[in-house]
Amino acid sequence: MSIKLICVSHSPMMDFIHPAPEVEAAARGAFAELAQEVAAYDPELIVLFAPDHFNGFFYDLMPPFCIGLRAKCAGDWDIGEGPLNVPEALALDLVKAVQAEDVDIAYSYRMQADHGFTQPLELLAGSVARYPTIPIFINGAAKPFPPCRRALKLGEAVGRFLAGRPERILVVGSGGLSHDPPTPQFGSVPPEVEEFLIAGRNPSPEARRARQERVVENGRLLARGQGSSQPLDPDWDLGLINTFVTGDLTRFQTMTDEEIRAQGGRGGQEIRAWIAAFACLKAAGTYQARTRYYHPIDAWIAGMGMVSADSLAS
Ligand SMILES: O=C(O)CCc1cccc(O)c1O
Ligand SMILES: [Fe+2]
Repeated sequence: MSIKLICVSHSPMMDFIHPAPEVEAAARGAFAELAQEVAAYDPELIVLFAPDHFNGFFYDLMPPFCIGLRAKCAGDWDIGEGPLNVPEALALDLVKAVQAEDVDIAYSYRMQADHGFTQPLELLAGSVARYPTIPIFINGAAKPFPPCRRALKLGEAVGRFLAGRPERILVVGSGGLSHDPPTPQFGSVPPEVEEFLIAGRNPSPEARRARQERVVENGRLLARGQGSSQPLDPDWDLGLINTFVTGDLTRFQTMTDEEIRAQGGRGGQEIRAWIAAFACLKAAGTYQARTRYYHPIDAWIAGMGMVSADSLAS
């Protein structure tokens, strides 16, 4: 058994709008270096904690967490196609193990994984189905959110399950450093947008294009210091990265949504994915982590950060 971890920001805008060439090259280079390490490690299992952005999960039935027993790409932003490679029996064992640890978990035989899942798989693993992958959704977009301390609990329960497994395992956390994309918020939008937030699965190509164009336009504006997105916050991001690298996760027992929103923006709530991923790794023993990359990239509406870690447990 061995466990490694990679946590990365995502931005599905990477193929749609471009920051300065040297900035883009450095970010893509950092992803490529991590991808080389993944290929060398050749994981037998990826456990991927990620949020959704009203592509696969909606207010008609919004779970705090959900394990995909079968999953396919949601198709947003043209990232990935077809099914993920989910080891169904093992994923079901994980559901049972997490429940046995008193964490109530939703599960799905038809999960739609959006760019929160598909982008790190493409960038780190080469494709969405390259390695057996158990996708674990954590709600970070639809208020009210599960408390950060529950993301710790979820991660710990998953980590205790993984600690007993024989596979070479890669734990991945996706998203979550500061960013404030224009995702509509229930309660402050007209009825037709509420309807989308409740039941907007499988949108028409036109609706999808319009939505994505709005996000790209937001990136264009942010890069010019305009628009409605809250600025990226490197201090918040580097503080979080430092917390994860030092390995003392107690800060997340009490971290509030308001605190995250104030500095990390609306997208900052996705940090739950990193919290669960690191708690998962830590449940398997002490770990050594290092910062691989950080740069706030306005055009991509992303405090873009990457951290890797190795478990020191034998
Ligand atoms: O598709 C959307 O509505 C939001 C896309 C999006 C943009 C920038 C950073 C993100 O993390 C992100 O998810
Ligand atoms: Fe996101």
